[in-house]
Amino acid sequence: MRTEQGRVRVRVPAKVNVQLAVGAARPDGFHDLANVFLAVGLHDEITVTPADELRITCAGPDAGQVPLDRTNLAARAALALAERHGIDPRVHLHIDKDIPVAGGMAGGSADGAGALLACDALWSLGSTREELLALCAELGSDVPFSLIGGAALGTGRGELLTPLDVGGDFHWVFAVADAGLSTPTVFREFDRLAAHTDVPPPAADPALLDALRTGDATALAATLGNDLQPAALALRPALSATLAAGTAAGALAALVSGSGPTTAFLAKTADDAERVARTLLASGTCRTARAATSPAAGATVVERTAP
Ligand SMILES: C[C@](O)(CO)[C@H](O)COP(=O)(O)OP(=O)(O)OC[C@H]1O[C@@H](n2ccc(N)nc2=O)[C@H](O)[C@@H]1O
Ligand SMILES: Nc1ncnc2c1ncn2[C@@H]1O[C@H](COP(=O)(O)OP(=O)(O)OP(=O)(O)O)[C@@H](O)[C@H]1O
Repeated sequence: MRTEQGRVRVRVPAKVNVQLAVGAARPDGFHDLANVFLAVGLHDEITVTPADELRITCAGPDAGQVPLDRTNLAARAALALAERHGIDPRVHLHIDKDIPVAGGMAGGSADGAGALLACDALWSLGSTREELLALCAELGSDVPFSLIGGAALGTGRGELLTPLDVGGDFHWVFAVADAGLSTPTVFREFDRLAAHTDVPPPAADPALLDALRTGDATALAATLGNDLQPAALALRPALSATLAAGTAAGALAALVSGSGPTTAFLAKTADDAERVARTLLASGTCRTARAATSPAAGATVVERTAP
């Protein structure tokens, strides 16, 4: 057993899916995707310290919705890494949670990727990026992207990543709903709505990739798309009013973020985003509205105290 002391703190971004093309259900229950991820500047922080046993705590406005047992993705990440290296995972994982819970912004995935990187540093394992990405993929489809951040095309179930160039900053507003939506439930609703139709193989839109590459917000707004949006709206019809309120407030475009229920609004400038956020908040159609810029860096060690 290793006995290093010290503390490691890691910062991990949320994501928005600027394109989420969903194929038919696969035999394993997952769906093939063309998933264009963009990391946004809303972050969770994971701090890991040695402890007598594996322990998880969480702080932040949504902390009450986060499981503090071994189902927490941060705990699952620490356990998976420890098992791989024959280490006793006696650590305290503390999550400072700012990413909405069950909001379609990969909050749990961020904590999984963050815990992996933090434990790897605490235990001085020196895992390669490829080794960490393989473990991330075992933890969940969104977890590898949380590790790398920036922008990437995810294929397969979203775990096979090709990094993408982004030519400038994009300004967003995220409207957070009162209660979360379960990702499997939204995919099931997608299947129900798609029953008896031919679901085409998912493909990334070249015009959207161009808009990212050139940093052109107006062009990106014209190409945003989420195949899960009809399913999220069917499960949560009130989201239509949020989308309409953001569009009326001057957003270039509005869409559901991933599996929802967070809605995302693209604005032309940071000032426009602040204005849209204020109007959305005043509209009474969401619990809170947050402005954030993309792209953001992936999981990053921001503090490491010596053993
Ligand atoms: C909706 C997205 O957030 C878009 O980025 C992701 O596709 C979801 O990724 P995630 O939350 O990491 O999902 P996972 O933990 O891998 O899977 C949870 C459940 O979502 C469904 N799921 C997920 C990913 C995928 N490509 N197809 C699916 O059908 C499956 O029912 C799966 O059991
Ligand atoms: N560290 C964690 N933070 C938040 N939720 C977690 C965590 N670990 C496990 N969970 C569980 O996962 C569920 C989904 O939470 P999460 O915030 O990851 O959803 P999400 O952002 O919609 O995910 P995604 O966008 O990747 O589909 C929660 O309801 C909770 O029960």
